[in-house]
Amino acid sequence: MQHLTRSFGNVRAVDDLSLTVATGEVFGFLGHNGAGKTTTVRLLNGVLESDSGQMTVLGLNPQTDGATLRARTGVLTEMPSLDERLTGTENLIYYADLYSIPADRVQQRVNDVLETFGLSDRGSDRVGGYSKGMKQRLALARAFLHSPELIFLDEPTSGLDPIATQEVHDMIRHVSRDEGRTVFLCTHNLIEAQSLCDRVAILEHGRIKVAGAPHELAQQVGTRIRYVLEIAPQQMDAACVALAQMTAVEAVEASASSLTITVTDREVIPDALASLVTAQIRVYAVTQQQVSLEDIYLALHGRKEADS
Ligand SMILES: Nc1ncnc2c1ncn2[C@@H]1O[C@H](COP(=O)(O)OP(=O)(O)OP(=O)(O)O)[C@@H](O)[C@H]1O
Repeated sequence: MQHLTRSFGNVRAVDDLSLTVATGEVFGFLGHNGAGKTTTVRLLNGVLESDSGQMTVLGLNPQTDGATLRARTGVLTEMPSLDERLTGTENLIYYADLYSIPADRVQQRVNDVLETFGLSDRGSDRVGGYSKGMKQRLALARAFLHSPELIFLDEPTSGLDPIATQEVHDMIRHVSRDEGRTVFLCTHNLIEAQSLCDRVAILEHGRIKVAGAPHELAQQVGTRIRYVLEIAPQQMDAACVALAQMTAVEAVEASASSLTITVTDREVIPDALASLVTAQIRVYAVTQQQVSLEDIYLALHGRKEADS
């Protein structure tokens, strides 16, 4: 995507979006309700026209090659409409026809996706009797039916219990790592994004605020970073005093055998260690605590409030 823009009336749903997603990666597209995620997915599948900007998806222009492109992409929408009066198998056969899967291959393909998504023994039951998790798995099976190279998943685990969620996560890892498919994952679930995504972009009012690997984003956002220092218990008080004198150290928390310090710049750490050594305090280990995507998301939000 290059400078992609799309408005609805006065609302700029997608605002000058530039982004590249690599083949085979799981890319997380994060953002608040109304941030522009669904609009982007619709643009990328050629079901909505952009106002300006360019996009290339699987080497095709979605605006002119939409039908060809959609035969190679799969989409799980937030509210997948399944026909509840039909069985799981019948729902899939119907879509196999829409996807123009050759008639002699339909049954095999339907059986394959039913098995992949753990529905083989329920394929002949009516969808109306499925649990929410089973419906979601059937919707996923449908999105994968025509073996798409690129799959868009909008909140794939919303409303699922922890076990069904885990199964969907395993499936996303499997199609990406083992089958080399590209996954474009729209989610509000930051823990999900952190565990699944190679890279993420955080969208706010149609604009990308930050993009990168989850572990790289902390640096970009200026999130506070915590380090745990292992120190001899009898020297804990002296260590606190030495660190409290450093203005670059924002907070110091002591426990029985470790100190946690909060900084915004990792360059503070060598100075902090130097002042501990000067105070003759013995440091046995320094470990950086992992910054979660949630920390980053909240830091972005905080920064926005501070800016306004
Ligand atoms: N067809 C439409 N007509 C008018 N406004 C629209 C239309 N589609 C989207 N919008 C507006 O564009 C903005 C972005 O909506 P979009 O659905 O892309 O957000 P989203 O990030 O997918 O939200 P959610 O997480 O709630 O699904 C919103 O302000 C929405 O009201």
